[in-house]
Parts: sequence; C-alpha cells; structure tokens
Amino acid sequence: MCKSPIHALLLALPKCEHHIHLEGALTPSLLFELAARNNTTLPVDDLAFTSPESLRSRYEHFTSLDDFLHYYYIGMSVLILPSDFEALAWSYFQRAAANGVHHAEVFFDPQAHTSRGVAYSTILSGFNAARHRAHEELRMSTELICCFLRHLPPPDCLATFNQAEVQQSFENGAVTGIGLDSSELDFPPQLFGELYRKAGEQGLRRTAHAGEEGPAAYIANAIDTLGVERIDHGIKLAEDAELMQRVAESGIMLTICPFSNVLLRCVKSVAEVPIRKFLNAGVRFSINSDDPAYFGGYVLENYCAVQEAHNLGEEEWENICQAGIEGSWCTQERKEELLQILRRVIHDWKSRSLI
Ligand SMILES: Nc1ncnc2[nH]cnc12
Ligand SMILES: [Zn+2]
Repeated sequence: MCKSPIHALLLALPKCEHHIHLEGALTPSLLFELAARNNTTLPVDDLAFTSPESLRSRYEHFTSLDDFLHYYYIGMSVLILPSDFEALAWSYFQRAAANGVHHAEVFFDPQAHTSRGVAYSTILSGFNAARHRAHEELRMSTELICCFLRHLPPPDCLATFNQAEVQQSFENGAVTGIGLDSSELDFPPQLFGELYRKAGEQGLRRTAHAGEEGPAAYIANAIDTLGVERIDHGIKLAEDAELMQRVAESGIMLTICPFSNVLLRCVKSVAEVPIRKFLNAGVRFSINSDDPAYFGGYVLENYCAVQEAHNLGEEEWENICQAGIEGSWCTQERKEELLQILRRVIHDWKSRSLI
C-alpha cells in the first residue's frame, strides 16, 4: 500500500487496463510449475533459471527492452496446453480485479506460440475459458488484442493474420483488434503498413507499440502509416511539442506503463514519465502494467507510483479514468456502466472527505 492520503481513492477507481501482455503476467512460480508439469527444458547455462527466486532477482536488473524480451520469450515456452493459457489469464484477471480493474483489454503474441507448434486454437480456448470466468465470477469485461511481433519479417506477420483460424477469431468477435510489439528500434511501424491496412479493411481496432525505446517519429509513423487509434507507451511523444498537440487534438490515447519504463531503462524514475506534460497538453492516456510479473507491479502499484511521483489531484485522477473508459474498445453500453461506477466512486469519496 502506498503512503498517499488518496490511496483509498486510487484503489476504488474503476480502472480500465489497455496494455497488459498476458504472457507478461507469467509469474516465476507459475513458470516453474508449468515447466515441471510439461517437461520443458529451461536454459541450463543461465543461473537465473535455477529457481523462481533467482529468476525474480534477475528481473530486477534488465538493461533494455531486448534484454527483457530474451527472458520473456524463454518464459512463455512453458505454455503448451489450453489449461496453461487458462491458468495464466485467470491468475492475471484475479490480480487485476483485486486492483480495481473492471475492464481489461489484453494482448497476446500468437506467433511466439505457433512457432513452437502450439495451435492458435489452443491459445484461444484457454484464454476464452479464463475470460468467461472473469465475466461470471469477477464481473470483469475483457477484450483480446492479437499482437504481431515486429522482429519477424512482415510477410510472416501477414501469413499469421491470414490463417483461417486467426481470421475466424476476428470474424466471430473473439479478438477485437491488433497490436504490434517486441523489439522496437530496428523495426519502424511503416514496415507493417499492409498488415494494418488489411486489418482496417476488416473493421478491426488497431494499436501499436511506438515511442517506447524508439523516437517520437515512430509515433507519427504509426499514426500515418498504420492508422492506429491508440499508441502503446508513446512516452517519447513529450519530446515533440507539435506532435503532442496533434495527438491531443486527434484524441488518440497513449497506454502508459510507468514501472515498465523504469525497469527497461527508458526513464530513470517514475518522476521522469512525462505525466504532467501530457496532462497540460491535453493528451489522453491510461496507466497500465505492461508485463506485471516481470516489472514488479500490477496496475494499482503503477497508479500509486504515479501519485507518489506526480502528486495528482482527485479531479485529475477522475479525468484519467474517464479517458480510459472512453478510449476503451468495449460497447457503448459497457462504457456507460463504467462511467456510472466512476461517478459513484467519486461521489462517495467526496462525501467521505467532508466528514
Ligand atoms: N514493453 C514491451 N515492449 C515491446 N514488446 C513487448 N512485449 C511484451 N512487453 C513488451
Ligand atoms: Zn507492451
């Protein structure tokens, strides 16, 4: 629990999470449990893989996005059966609900599994079982976003996009939109123009990681060549005042991940995440956990860290949550429900503060 006098408000706020990779919710303990159950061989030449504790300690010393991704891709090799994907997603949904998340739009990386021989239907059946439980038992709404790995050749991404079972998951509404993730610097957004054009023609929602390690120009590029309506991370936007103005006016939402930015050395501390600049410029953003099992905090810890570093007022928090609801990809009806919960929470908080 953080020391902020408004911690109770931060907990109670109805949060929408828009930037969480389900594979990044794989805790070291679940990783080791599944490795034992599935007979997965973990690297023997890396002492980090000796135990959950040693792995956890290694996660405190990432040197870059690519250093993290090395562990991230090895970690997910323990996911084999639908029940593994279900256990992973269910553990995240429970943690998120305890953090006050009411609506979660979750990323997954199909190519990282299909390349190991795990069928797309295996991934989806596991995730959908967990989503069903989240809806029934936690009253949480969820959407799936299929991410493409930008370190792979664009034709491979297109081939995955065109696979019959992937197309079917778009058509039947199981998957709402697409994203672009993995190593950023050498793989600018425009390489994936054709993929995003096709997704747009099919009416899919579109987002992409940009401006995490890469420059602000990658953000402009993602907007111009991919037609995205959200930018994942986007912290480098603060370095380009003109582009910041353009993003503010267009209503494009950034999905900011403060702990991730610190752990991956994109900034030195949460105080350096340009929260104030974005608020002052009218840039909409939500606050997210990215890969909570790797970066030492779920969404509430990210909210608390932002509060401790930037000392926001309750009205600013209300506006951030409202922008998150409005920028979500759920139905209008669900947005109205979430806005109503937000109004009630704010009302209760203000009445309690008067006592
Ligand atoms: N922070 C991040 N950036 C790019 N790709 C990712 N995949 C999982 N986490 C990521
Ligand atoms: Zn991410």
